Amino acid sequence: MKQFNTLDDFHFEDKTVLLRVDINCPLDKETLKLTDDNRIRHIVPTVRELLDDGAKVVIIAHQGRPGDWDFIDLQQHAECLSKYLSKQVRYVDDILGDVAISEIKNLTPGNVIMLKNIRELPYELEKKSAEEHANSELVKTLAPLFDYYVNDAFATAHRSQCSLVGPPCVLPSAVGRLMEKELTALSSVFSDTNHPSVFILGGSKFSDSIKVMDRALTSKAADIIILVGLTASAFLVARGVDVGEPSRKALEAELTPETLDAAKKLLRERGEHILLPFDVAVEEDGKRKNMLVGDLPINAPIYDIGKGSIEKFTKVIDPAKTVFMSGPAGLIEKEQFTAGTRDLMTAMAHSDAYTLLGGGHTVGAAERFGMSERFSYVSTAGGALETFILGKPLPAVEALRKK
Ligand SMILES: Nc1ncnc2c1ncn2[C@@H]1O[C@H](COP(=O)(O)OP(=O)(O)O)[C@@H](O)[C@H]1O
Ligand SMILES: O=C(OP(=O)(O)O)[C@H](O)COP(=O)(O)O
Repeated sequence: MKQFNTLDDFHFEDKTVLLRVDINCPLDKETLKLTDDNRIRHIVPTVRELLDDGAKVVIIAHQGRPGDWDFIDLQQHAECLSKYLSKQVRYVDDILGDVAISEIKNLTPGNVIMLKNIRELPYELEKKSAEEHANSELVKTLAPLFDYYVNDAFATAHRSQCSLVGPPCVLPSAVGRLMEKELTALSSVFSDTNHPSVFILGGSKFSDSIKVMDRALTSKAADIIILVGLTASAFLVARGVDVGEPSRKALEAELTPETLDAAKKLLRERGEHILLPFDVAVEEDGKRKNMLVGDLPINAPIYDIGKGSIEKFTKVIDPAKTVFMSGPAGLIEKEQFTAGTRDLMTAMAHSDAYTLLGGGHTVGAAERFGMSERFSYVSTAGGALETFILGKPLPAVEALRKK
C-alpha cells in the first residue's frame, strides 16, 4: 500500500472528508427496495473510522445508470448505513446546489451526510481523463469545501468517471479500508493461477465482458470461459442464432454493431475456449420452460440457462483448480430463474478449486442462497475485479497513486 495513502496517513480530526463509495445494490424490480446490502456493510469500517477520528464525512455514491429501472435515489442506502453505524446518515437530495453546500459547511466533527445519486450529474459518466474531470463543475464546486478525498469504491474503480478520478487531482487523497483490503487480497490471487482455470461470465454488462475475454484467454488467466446470462444470449446472436424478439430487445442497449463484431471475432478466433449454453429457460405464461437453442426463436424471453447446460457446465467446473464467476446466469430477481446461478455456484462450492466470486448482483444472489461463505474469496466488485485480475490499470486507483 506504499504506492497509496491510506487512512493511516492523515489526521482527520475536524477535517471535512469527501468519501466516494460504491453502494450500488440489487433492487426488487417491483418495489424498488434494496434486496441486498452487502456493499453497504462493506463500507462501514471506513465510515466508522473516519467518524471516530473526528472527521466531517460527506458520502458520494451512485445507484444504477441514468435511464435504467434501478436508477433511483439514495434515501434507502442512507437509512441502511445509519442502521449499521448506529448513527444517523442524513440524506441530502442535492449535490452542488445551495442545500448541499450549506449542509456540508454546517457539518460538525463525527457526523456524516450522503448526497444525491452522483450519476444525476450529466457529465459524471463521461469517459474523460482525470485532468479533464478535475475541471468539472463538481470538482470546482466541492473541492474548496474539503480537506481530503477518500475513495472506497473498488467496485467502480474500472470507470474513469468524474467523482472517481477528478477530486484526487486537487485534494490530498487516500484509499479507504475496503479498497485497501481488496487491492491487497487480490494482488496475490492471480499472480500464480492454478489450472485448469474457468471463468464464468454472465449478467447484463456483456460489452464489458467482451473486452476482458480475449485478454483472459491470451494471458492464460482463463483456459475456458463459460458464458451465461445476457452475455450468453449476446454470443448466441453473434453465432447467428435468432433468439426471438423479447430477447433481442433485452440485448438492445449493449449489443452495438461494434460489440457484435467483437463477439463474432472472439468466437472465430477463440471459439474452442468459449462455452455457450445449448439449452435455455424461457418464460411462458409466467412459468419456466426449458428449450433447446436449436429450437429458437421463440416469442418469450430467455431468462436463464437450461437444465442440460447446467449439467454440462457443472462437469467443466468440477475438475477446475480456479473458478471465477462474475455476473448471474439468469434473471435472479425471479425465483424460477435462479437455478442456473444457484447450481453453478453450488458446483463451485463443491469443487476443490480456488473460487472467486464478484459483482453486486452475483454476490447478492450468493447471500440470498446462503452460500457466500462457501467461496475462497468474495469481492464487492465485478467488472473492476475482471479488469484488475487481468492486470489492466483501474483508472480510479491510478488517480490515487502517490505522485
Ligand atoms: N437472461 C437474462 N435476462 C435478463 N436479465 C438477466 C439475464 N441474466 C442476467 N440478467 C440480469 O443481469 C443483472 C446483473 O448483471 P450485472 O450487473 O452485470 O451483474 P453483477 O452486478 O453481478 O456484476 C441482474 O439484474 C439479472 O437479472
Ligand atoms: O455494480 C457495479 O459493477 P458490477 O456490475 O461489475 O458489480 C458498479 O457499481 C459499477 O457500475 P457500472 O457498471 O454502472 O459503472
